[in-house]
Amino acid sequence: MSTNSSYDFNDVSFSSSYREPLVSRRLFLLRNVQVLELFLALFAFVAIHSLRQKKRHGLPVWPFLGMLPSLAFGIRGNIYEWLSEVLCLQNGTFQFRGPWFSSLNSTITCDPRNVEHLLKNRFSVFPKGSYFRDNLRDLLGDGIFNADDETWQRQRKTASIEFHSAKFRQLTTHSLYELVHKRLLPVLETSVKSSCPIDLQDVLLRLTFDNVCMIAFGVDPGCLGPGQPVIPFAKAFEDATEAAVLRFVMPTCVWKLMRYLNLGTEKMLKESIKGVDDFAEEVIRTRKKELSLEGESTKRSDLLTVFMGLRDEKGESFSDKFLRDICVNFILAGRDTSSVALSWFFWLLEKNPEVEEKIMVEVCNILRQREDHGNAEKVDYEPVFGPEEIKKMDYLQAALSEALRLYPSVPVDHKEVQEDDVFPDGTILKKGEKVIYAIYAMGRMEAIWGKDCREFRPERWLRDGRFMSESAYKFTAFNGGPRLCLGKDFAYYQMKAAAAAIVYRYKVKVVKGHKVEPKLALTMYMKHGLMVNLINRSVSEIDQYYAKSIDDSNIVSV
Ligand code: HEM
Repeated sequence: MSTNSSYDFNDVSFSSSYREPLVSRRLFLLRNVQVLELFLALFAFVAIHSLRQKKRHGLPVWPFLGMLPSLAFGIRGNIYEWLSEVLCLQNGTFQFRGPWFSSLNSTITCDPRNVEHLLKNRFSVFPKGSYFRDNLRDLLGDGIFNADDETWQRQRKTASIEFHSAKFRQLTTHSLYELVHKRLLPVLETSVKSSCPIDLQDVLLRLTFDNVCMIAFGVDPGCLGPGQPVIPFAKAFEDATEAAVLRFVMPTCVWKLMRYLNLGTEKMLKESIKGVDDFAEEVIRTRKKELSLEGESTKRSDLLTVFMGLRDEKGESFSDKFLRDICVNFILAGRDTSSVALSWFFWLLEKNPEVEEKIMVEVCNILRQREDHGNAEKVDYEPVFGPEEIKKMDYLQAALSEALRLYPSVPVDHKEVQEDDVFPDGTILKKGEKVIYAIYAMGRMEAIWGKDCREFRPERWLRDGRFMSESAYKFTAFNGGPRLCLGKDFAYYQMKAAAAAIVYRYKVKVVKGHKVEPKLALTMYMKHGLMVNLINRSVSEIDQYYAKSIDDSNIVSV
């Protein structure tokens, strides 16, 4: 490269008035070239250094931005698969470093030892925390899902007694019978008759929303019905959750400012919460009136009625606001989880026809055990399964658990570190940090499930033909420890009742070319729904399954 001095001094043909700007222009150009070289060298150094960190930290760590560029890349595709890959390479745990101005630093794990430590052994060190609570307070208030310590414990204890009571079982059995046989099946039959595809995920979401409202409020909003009506309360609830979740991807000061100014998603949140509150208020008012007329003799066993009959530690009844919080939280917890799991189950079933066949044989076998169905001539083509029959469906339960293992309704969950701690794998955790347990990734770890971990194989849940549950720290779809999902048994009952009723009557065929992929949300929805065609099973087909169930039981008894 020529130097500035030789070039300038030899350039004598121009007058001095011309020479000066030219010299300074060239000087400027050359200085720029040097700055550019310097910049490139610096960039190369930073890039090599950042990429080298990948080996140690699992992802490149960029100055200022931390691991954000990799996360942005991961979000473009299937974020859960991307996360599983990173966790697999890092032996189950890695520490995410966010941009310096954000609060994204967190430890992410799918190691069952760490998950057990987090959810059970050191439960009190890992609460939901203030970050989660602040983000969801406007919608969830002090309800069970959003509470820690005393407030959580009190609701948990009462709701747990209620969920295990005979009265509650009666309520759920009755409400499910009404919903499945008087609403779900007629809606599906309309689709069959019109030969029109139907979004099965949407239908199932409506089913579980109505069902959980019956349990929480003792009221049926009527979402599932002909023409898939828009119900203002359901719409307000959906809008409120979507808008509230957006707070998790915004810096806290931004959403707080938006809330103060009543702008954008915060405006929508405020309006939709009002829709939820108006509905809750009306139900609470009506129930109070009803109870004052009926006195103690009410036959109702929904959560609202149960909590209305209780007193707090000062002997006073709960405020309307607290009653509202309790109900809204249960609706949130139980609204979409089962329907989303069922959607993935039906999608997997089509890909695994041998599993579908085994479910049909199991169901026929159970029906044959009815006193009046001892032979194939008395086949019931429109059965209503009783609670005892649903309980006996072990293979179906295994298939649903396998769907939840691969597509958990809550794909990742989160806790806050209350005091410095160390995970069993040696990872150091600092107070205030977030810990994320990657439930989706846990289902895809060879170290946990073996080489066939990505296969849909219900048999892995069976011992001698009976369903055997797994450790909650290996299969974390329902959480574990003191905060194990309260609705787990009910959810299995609900999913089995709906799945058996559908599988027995229809073949579910996903519309050709319909794209199925997870949506980035707190719950693992299918992003584009599940468009399916339903095909009625013929009488002869059902007869064949009955015959097969006789053959199979003969083989077992021999
Ligand atoms: C397939 C269906 C379901 C799955 C996969 C599931 C999963 C979960 C998970 C992962 C949690 C922990 C969430 C957290 O603390 O961040 C949870 C909590 C909870 N679930 Fe479920 N759930 C299901 C169905 C239901 C149903 C139908 C109900 C109620 C009717 C319900 C009621 C609850 C409640 C009340 C909690 C909070 C427990 C606590 O914090 O003590 N769940 N569930």
